[in-house]
Amino acid sequence: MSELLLTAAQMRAIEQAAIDAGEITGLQLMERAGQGAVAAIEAMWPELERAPGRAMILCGPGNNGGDGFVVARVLTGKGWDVDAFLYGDAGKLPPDARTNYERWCKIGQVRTLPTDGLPFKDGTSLIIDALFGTGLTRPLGALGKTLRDVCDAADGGRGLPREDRTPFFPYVVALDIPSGICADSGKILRAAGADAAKGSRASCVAADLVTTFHRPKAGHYLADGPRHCGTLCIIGIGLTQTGAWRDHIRLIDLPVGLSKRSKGHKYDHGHALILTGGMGRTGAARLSARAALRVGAGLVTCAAPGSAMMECATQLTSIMLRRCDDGEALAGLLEDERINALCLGPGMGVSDRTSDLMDVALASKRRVVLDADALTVLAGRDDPFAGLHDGCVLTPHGGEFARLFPDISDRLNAPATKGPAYSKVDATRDAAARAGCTVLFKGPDTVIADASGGACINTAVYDRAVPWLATAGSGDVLAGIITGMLARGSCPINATSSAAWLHVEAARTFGPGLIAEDLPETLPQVLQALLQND
Ligand SMILES: NC(=O)C1=CN([C@@H]2O[C@H](COP(=O)(O)OP(=O)(O)OC[C@H]3O[C@@H](n4cnc5c(N)ncnc54)[C@H](O)[C@@H]3O)[C@@H](O)[C@H]2O)[C@@H](O)CC1
Ligand SMILES: Nc1ncnc2c1ncn2[C@@H]1O[C@H](COP(=O)(O)OP(=O)(O)O)[C@@H](O)[C@H]1O
Ligand SMILES: [K+]
Repeated sequence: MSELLLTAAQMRAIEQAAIDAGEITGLQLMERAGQGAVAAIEAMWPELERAPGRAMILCGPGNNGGDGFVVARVLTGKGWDVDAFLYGDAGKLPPDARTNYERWCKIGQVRTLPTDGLPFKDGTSLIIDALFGTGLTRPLGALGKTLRDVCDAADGGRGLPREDRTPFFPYVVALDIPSGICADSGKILRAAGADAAKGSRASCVAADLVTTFHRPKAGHYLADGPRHCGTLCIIGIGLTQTGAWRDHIRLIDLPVGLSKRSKGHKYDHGHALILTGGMGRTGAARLSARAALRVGAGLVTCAAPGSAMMECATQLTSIMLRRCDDGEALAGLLEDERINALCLGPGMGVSDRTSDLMDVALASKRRVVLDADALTVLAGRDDPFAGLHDGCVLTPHGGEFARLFPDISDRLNAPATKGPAYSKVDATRDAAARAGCTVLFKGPDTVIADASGGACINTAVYDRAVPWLATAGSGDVLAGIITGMLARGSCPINATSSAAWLHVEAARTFGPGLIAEDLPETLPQVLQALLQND
């Protein structure tokens, strides 16, 4: 199950299709966007509804600015004092924005937005950022000082975390997306050569609330997007279509393929084989194995070299153990055709043994998760992707991704100077196409893509933020959950996206203080909650 995320181009196409079909006009869409934004503001801060104050509305040269003029009119109707500013030339506003500009001009003044700072009036309790939305194509360098004032006003220039602010400082509400953030990539657009660290607060708006329209955009969940959005609120504006693009991006909001067949034998739920490293290095693989078993693989076996057999034997109970020194031994184990999913990498070491085992695992055409050291071994090969097939899953973090796909990583990490910018979704799709298999690119914005172009984001931001998941061994658990899901019969993209969701959900359920061992032990609680809601 999942929610669709849109790119700017997809949103424009949906809007245009609805207008062309005569279902709605652009003006109606804009009116609903502005009205919806005000309703969201009142729902978020009821004190503003009870005691209207002074609002600054910063309108830009496109339809985002048009939304801003609707908000100006609606707030005035509710008793607010509104100071409206326009960045750009009123004569060049697109038609619907122009209409709303003219409607506003019958009510109040419009001043040119200064670029050297905001002229605050006492008692301003709300700033509306309607400068740029999905149409942002260039950096906002020219607005630098004014943008900095918006950010500073929001927290009194003290850089306070949002929750520590006093009510004295105005709330900042961005319409659609904070201006300066690319709606497709979530990256802040910056002029070439701009200092990223120094420039960040002057290159885009940081908002307390973002009201986006129809569907969230990918940029609300990727890169710099989430930490500039505060709370994200999605407003229906009467569009019903979602489009039929093959390149849709999904936001994972529930796992699939979790119910067990009631009459099934344990072998009907798959047999996962987890390769371990040598003595003193088996903990990572044992974490993976425990996670594979907890997520419902019927059987899980650890395959360890002779040196590590005793260590594993003293630690494993429900997980079986086999000796596996080299590729030949693995080939022997794989004569058991019931073994249907393998995991290589966690704690294995960057070694010839890992390389041999990987060759045998890939040649078996079983479903294979390659994580950690296996990815490093792969990256060291002349042709890293030669033996991969569509049953494989690669699970790199940023460093591993850069070693495996250096050119793609460079492109992703290059400063974003124009929009739409190359995104983590683009990068993961390109990596999956090159590798010919499923790729999970880790982070708070984990992106999963397969070779056919399907892509989804597993988010760990907003109300799913789990910074405590960045703990040693948590990636090993994720590899194990994926392997368990593959053993149970899920296809690679479903296994990987469901596993990523369960991984974050287990971390949310456990809470701060989590260590990697807690993740598999929390999975039953997560699974039970899912079954109850079924
Ligand atoms: N697509 C839809 O269905 C709807 C869109 N609406 C609003 O319309 C917005 C999109 O409108 P637009 O496509 O007009 O785009 P924007 O309002 O984001 O602005 C784009 C305009 O600014 C220019 N521009 C881009 N970057 C610039 C920069 N750095 N400096 C100066 N000018 C720059 C562009 O050339 C273009 O003229 C959405 O974000 C949303 O707020 C809403 O009215 C509701 C419906
Ligand atoms: N800030 C964060 N919020 C949520 N999840 C995170 C964050 N940082 C990392 N993660 C997740 O934690 C896991 C870490 O995996 P990895 O980097 O392989 O670590 P390890 O090798 O220690 O297991 C990944 O699933 C990643 O997506
Ligand atoms: K905006």
